[in-house]
Amino acid sequence: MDLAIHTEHLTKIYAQRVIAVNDMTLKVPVGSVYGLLGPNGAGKTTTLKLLLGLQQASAGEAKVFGRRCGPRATDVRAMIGYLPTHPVLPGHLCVVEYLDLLGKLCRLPSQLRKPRLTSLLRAVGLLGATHQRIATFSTGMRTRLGIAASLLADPPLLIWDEPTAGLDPSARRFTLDLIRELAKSRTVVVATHILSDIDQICDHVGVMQEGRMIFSGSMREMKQRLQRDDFCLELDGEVDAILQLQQQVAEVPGVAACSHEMHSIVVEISDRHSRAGVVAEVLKRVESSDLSLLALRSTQSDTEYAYLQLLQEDSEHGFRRFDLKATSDEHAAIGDSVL
Ligand SMILES: Nc1ncnc2c1ncn2[C@@H]1O[C@H](COP(=O)(O)OP(=O)(O)OP(=O)(O)O)[C@@H](O)[C@H]1O
Repeated sequence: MDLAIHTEHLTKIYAQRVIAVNDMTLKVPVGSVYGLLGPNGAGKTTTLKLLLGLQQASAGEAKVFGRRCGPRATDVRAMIGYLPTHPVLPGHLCVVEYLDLLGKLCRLPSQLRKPRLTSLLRAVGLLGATHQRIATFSTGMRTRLGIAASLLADPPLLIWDEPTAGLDPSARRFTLDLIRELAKSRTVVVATHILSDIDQICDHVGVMQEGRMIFSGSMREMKQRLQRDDFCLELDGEVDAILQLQQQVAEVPGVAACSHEMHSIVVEISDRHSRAGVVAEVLKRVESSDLSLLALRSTQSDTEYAYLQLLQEDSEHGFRRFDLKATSDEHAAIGDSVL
């Protein structure tokens, strides 16, 4: 398997206190769309900064397309299109001035710059705002401009940190569609908290917690390692009929528990029974009731369920990242009385 990104024992300790990235192995296959997941403070942004050479690793190493990352690795940076969570943009410039300046910094020849700027602005839907000052941009427009900037040098690897943060549904859809399109000819790494984004665009996923990679593999592997054991029926009809159906479903062999909320029934399947068999039996009961079935769905998305399970299992192992030294402020905050 050819790897676009490969880290081994990658570690970052900030100010000799916070272990932001802890002995991390990350393998991102060439051509994949890799989702980097993790709760706030898990170490995602730090990992991306280490790849870009914006931070120096405390230990271990990271390689991008076989080349070692680090603050002096300009060859590595040239292969990466980076979109930070909230891009800092020069408000006094207009779009075309900004992108042209970046193009010059990337040493794009002038005969290439103009057509590339035009096609990029068209791709991100900013052609109509070419001469608008960046200071007047909305969040969605700033993200689009950040995306255009990350694509300017046509890099083979895109690293986008929370690209859909703060976007409205249509801007989010636009960004996800764009990632899908770009991924046809590039490797894409997306750090996010939004699990449905991962579901829609990623084929590989890594889950970080407390600086460590607690799962890395294909989306299929992530979902397969956790067998779902519940589903939800959304129903239309009288509440009495729903309660009656709930009682009938609770008696179906293989149903471990059955609860009802408003117009839905949640069914939990016991371990030893076939999911398909239980669902079929439950649907027969619905068919013979006075209710109509509006939807049959999992109680959470499979990815969300798998993700939350991974975090929970990891927490149960008892490891916690800790500060190596408590500061005098922390001592003061705790106070002497409790020590
Ligand atoms: N420059 C820094 N100096 C000191 N500590 C830092 C610095 N940057 C990040 N940290 C700490 O490192 C840990 C990991 O932060 P990081 O921003 O990498 O996490 P994240 O997963 O990207 O979080 P989020 O999803 O909230 O953006 C956190 O405890 C954070 O407070």
